[in-house]
Amino acid sequence: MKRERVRLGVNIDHVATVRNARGGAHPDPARAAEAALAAGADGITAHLREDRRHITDADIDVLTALCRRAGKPLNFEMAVTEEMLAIALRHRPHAACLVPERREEVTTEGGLAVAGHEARIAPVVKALSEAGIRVSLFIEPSEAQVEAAAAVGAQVVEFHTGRYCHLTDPAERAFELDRLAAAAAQADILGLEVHAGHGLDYATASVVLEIPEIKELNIGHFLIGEAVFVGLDAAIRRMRTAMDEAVAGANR
Ligand SMILES: CC(=O)[C@@H](O)[C@H](O)COP(=O)(O)O
Ligand SMILES: NCC(=O)COP(=O)(O)O
Repeated sequence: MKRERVRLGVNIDHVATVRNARGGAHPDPARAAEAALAAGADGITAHLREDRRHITDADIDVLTALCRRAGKPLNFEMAVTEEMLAIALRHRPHAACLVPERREEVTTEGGLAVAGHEARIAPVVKALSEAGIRVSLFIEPSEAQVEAAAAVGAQVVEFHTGRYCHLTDPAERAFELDRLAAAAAQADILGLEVHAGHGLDYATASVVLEIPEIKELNIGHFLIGEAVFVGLDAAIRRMRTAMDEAVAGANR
């Protein structure tokens, strides 16, 4: 079956990381979101961490309005807490992606443990879904997590690709890619839309797109870093081209 164009969500968290290093207003994540959409991003992803280390509540206010005006989806990444649920229900973004959080971590180190925590996660999924918000769960590519994601009523799973991206040993990489492919196939059978993200760059995004079930990639840190050298517009356009070429290659 011919594969469709895969959507690119651009995560602008780390524009806020740089801004917050000096406590001022520059660089502005909203300006980055506008530039990302102008460069061809299909949507914007932003993670409002409980500790507000990068994106702030005010950023979410602005990004919600900006995406609504542009007619583009905002993917709101949030921890499974009462506070974040209330914020999501107030803003009603296109999608909410439930992610794990640990105060002491440098970045999101793994996927959300859904299996074994269904009773805590299912009501949050239900509340978001009833508000018309598409719910995604950021999980490890494991059979148990995919099964649990379907059981709690999520519409989407986003597989954490950080492990794949950091591995250097070819055999370990191949093993992890197989794990991603198997989990994607299982999710698709269970009726879950499949997304992937974390740590992706031009090369790893291209390889991950060998997995035919993937409909969307969410990419931030690499693109913001690359923007230092080539500009955000060029980095996003190059990623778009890399993704389109990977899909075209799979269609040949
Ligand atoms: C959940 C996730 O992967 C993203 O939100 C992204 O990596 C940026 O946020 P952190 O680096 O703060 O996890
Ligand atoms: N959910 C993953 C994401 O939004 C982007 O992760 P990264 O590219 O910043 O590592």
